[in-house]
Amino acid sequence: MKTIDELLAEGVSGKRVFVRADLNVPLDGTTITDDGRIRAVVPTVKALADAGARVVVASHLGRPKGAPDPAFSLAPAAARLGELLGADVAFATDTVGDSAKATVAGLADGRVAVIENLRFNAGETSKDDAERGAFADELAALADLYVGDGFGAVHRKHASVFDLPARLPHAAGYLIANEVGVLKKLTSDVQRPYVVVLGGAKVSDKLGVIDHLLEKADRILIGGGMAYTFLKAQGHEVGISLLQEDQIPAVLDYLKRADERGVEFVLPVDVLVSAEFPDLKTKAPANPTTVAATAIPATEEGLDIGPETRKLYASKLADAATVFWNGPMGVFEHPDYAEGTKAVAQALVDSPAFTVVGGGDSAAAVRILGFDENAFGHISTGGGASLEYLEGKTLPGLAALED
Ligand SMILES: Nc1ncnc2c1ncn2[C@@H]1O[C@H](COP(=O)(O)OP(=O)(O)O)[C@@H](O)[C@H]1O
Ligand SMILES: O=C(OP(=O)(O)O)[C@H](O)COP(=O)(O)O
Repeated sequence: MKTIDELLAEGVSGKRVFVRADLNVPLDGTTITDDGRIRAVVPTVKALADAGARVVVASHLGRPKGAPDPAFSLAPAAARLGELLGADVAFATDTVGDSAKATVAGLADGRVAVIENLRFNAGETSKDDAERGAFADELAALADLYVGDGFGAVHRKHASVFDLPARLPHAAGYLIANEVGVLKKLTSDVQRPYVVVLGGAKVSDKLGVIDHLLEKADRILIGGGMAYTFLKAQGHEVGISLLQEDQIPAVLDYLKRADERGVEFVLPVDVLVSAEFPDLKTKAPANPTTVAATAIPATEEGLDIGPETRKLYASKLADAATVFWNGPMGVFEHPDYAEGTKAVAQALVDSPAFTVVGGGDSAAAVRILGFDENAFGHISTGGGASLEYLEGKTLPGLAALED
């Protein structure tokens, strides 16, 4: 994989360099609640700009449906990037249209622009190679060189991640090099006990990784929205909690294999439930009730692990030598559902283990909840990406940078 330093040594002055970043930051309206992913790409953008490149930064944000949607605009992220760089950052109000073309054409050497959300275009995420390729052609027209630095999205076979680097001379940015360097340590001589904590909301995306973790981990703790498919598979009522019904046979197989292989599988024993999802804007009191995980009322949903589970999970993390954690334990964005995530973060801070926290929201959670980033071994900008990397899968966004 060519490094950005090699690219810089070849000379980038006056060249248009497309930087595929992951600026998929949590937003409250247009306010960025955690800018970790923007800070993470600054070294790459700054190095290119300082070397006289005309830097075109691109990213997705959220999951818009292939058409412009103001709720998912990258404008706040572009403004924040400008603040972090201490320089004006131009913003194109479309991705490959007139605004993008004019903005890039107007860039002086050493200046930076951000183009609008890549996922406002159906071609970005299309499963059809030709449709993705056509969009990649339009993106390629905006640049002379490509730098991949959106680690959080390298597991996506998307136009800007996979197809575009095939069309331009390319290199890996500093963030990708750093992430891969650290995660590599967890694929070879991992210190045991190796405990993996999984939670969050992208349940269908991430359940499959357990298949692989059963071969690697000594103990797996399940929380967040991930827990309810397991509880349902065990025959319990989960009310209106997040549920991946079609995965129940797979989940039963995981539980059986964990038993056979001596992998300890730990599920919540109690949860906080409510009939309503909390208001994350007003943060009005949610007044949840605590129930046994086996006794969730039919009209309520589980939104955090309960106090007994917090203690249980802390004890299951206390003797770990290595911990990988992806996915908040509850809807931590609301204070009434943040205690589970706080308890797991605190257990990692208290542990002498090598601890890795991965995922846009997980990383944001530890910072928003007031933990010191330096108290963790590594905070990865990618959740799904790091899980798939640990699985040993070929990641489209890394493979595309290799040849
Ligand atoms: N029980 C739950 N029900 C619904 N959403 C949940 C639950 N627990 C956690 N979440 C949500 O999961 C989201 C993060 O999930 P995910 O994107 O998978 O994590 P990451 O970005 O760290 O990889 C958070 O916004 C949080 O509110
Ligand atoms: O937030 C992300 O992934 P993560 O939640 O697994 O960390 C990445 O920006 C990828 O986003 P996607 O899961 O919508 O493709």
